[in-house]
Amino acid sequence: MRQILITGGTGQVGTELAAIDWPEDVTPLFPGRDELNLADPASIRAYVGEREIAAVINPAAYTAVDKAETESSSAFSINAVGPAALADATRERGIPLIHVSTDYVFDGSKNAAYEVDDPICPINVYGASKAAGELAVRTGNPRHVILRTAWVFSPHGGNFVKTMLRLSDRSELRVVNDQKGCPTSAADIAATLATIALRQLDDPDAPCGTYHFVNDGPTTWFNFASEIFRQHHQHGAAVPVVHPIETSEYPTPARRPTNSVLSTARLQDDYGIKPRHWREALADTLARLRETNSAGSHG
Ligand SMILES: NC(=O)C1=CN([C@@H]2O[C@H](COP(=O)(O)OP(=O)(O)OC[C@H]3O[C@@H](n4cnc5c(N)ncnc54)[C@H](OP(=O)(O)O)[C@@H]3O)[C@@H](O)[C@H]2O)C=CC1
Ligand SMILES: Cc1cn([C@H]2C[C@H](O)[C@@H](COP(=O)(O)OP(=O)(O)O[C@H]3O[C@@H](C)C(=O)[C@@H](O)[C@H]3O)O2)c(=O)[nH]c1=O
Repeated sequence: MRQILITGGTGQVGTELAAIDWPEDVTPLFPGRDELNLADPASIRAYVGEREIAAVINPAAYTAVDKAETESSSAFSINAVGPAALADATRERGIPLIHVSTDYVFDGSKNAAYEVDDPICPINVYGASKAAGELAVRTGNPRHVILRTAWVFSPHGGNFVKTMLRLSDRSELRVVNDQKGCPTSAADIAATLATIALRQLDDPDAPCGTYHFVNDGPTTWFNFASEIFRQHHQHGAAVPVVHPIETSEYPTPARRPTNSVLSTARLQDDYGIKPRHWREALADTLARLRETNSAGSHG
């Protein structure tokens, strides 16, 4: 029996990792924050030290982008100090650490998709804390995979899709159309993390390093919102009119990159993973949300 420690089991990606059909000889462990707190390195050492663990997947993070601007110490302890302790604990045991990072490590000034080796230069506290986490993992355990992803949506937790649905009773909405990126399904990220983890378990020489995984089809938040409402309307819902605006018209505490489109070429080359289009993944997520709502209304 091989045990995989998975952090953040209550989050968007963690919930989808719990739904994976793991092979019979693999047991995923999902400690809660009370058992393994990323802000408390001693709890990480204790948890890993007391068990036979064959690999670690770390999707847990401080993800409140705007709040991070005023809570940088929490953001850094969860997103950088915790991953550093995980890197030490996994290196000491010679096991792989698969760590999740973000498109917000880039400053957004590139006029093309970001490749994995492009220089990072975060423009907000959350991005800086995730960049520090990447560095800690990269230097702390040579047997690491850092998987950057972006614009995550799922039926669980907080995300842009659920925000748009919550606001769908408005007659009009204004959404920024000058920030480009790649909406990505948490279920597809979880499937990718599972593929990587199982390869790492089976093969000590499996490829390591930094990778990007996002759903296919770069877009803007405005176009993403428009497609969410187009699909929602197809199922009979009334939806708002969405107006494209510029970032300057929607002030937020944290700056966000103008372009954070990620190239997945290296992941396709090394792991043979080819992402599907985000529109298809969105349709699955909206269908799952409808199922949950109708189960709730009949229950
Ligand atoms: N959301 C997004 O749009 C994007 C996310 N990412 C990255 O993907 C990963 C997964 O994101 P997502 O699933 O959306 O995250 P969520 O915000 O949905 O979940 C975060 C998880 O981390 C856990 N957590 C937070 N603080 C601690 C702590 N101190 N100790 C232990 N666990 C903690 C939370 O537990 P609890 O329930 O106790 O709070 C929760 O399970 C993260 O690394 C994030 O940086 C990358 C790009 C985009
Ligand atoms: C609700 C709303 C948001 N917006 C804009 C604000 C912002 O520029 C953009 C997205 O807003 P959100 O706050 O939902 O998303 P944000 O918190 O920026 O999402 C990020 O989360 C972290 C964790 C990541 O790692 C990133 O990849 C990214 O997914 O949409 C509007 O223009 N109109 C609106 O009505």
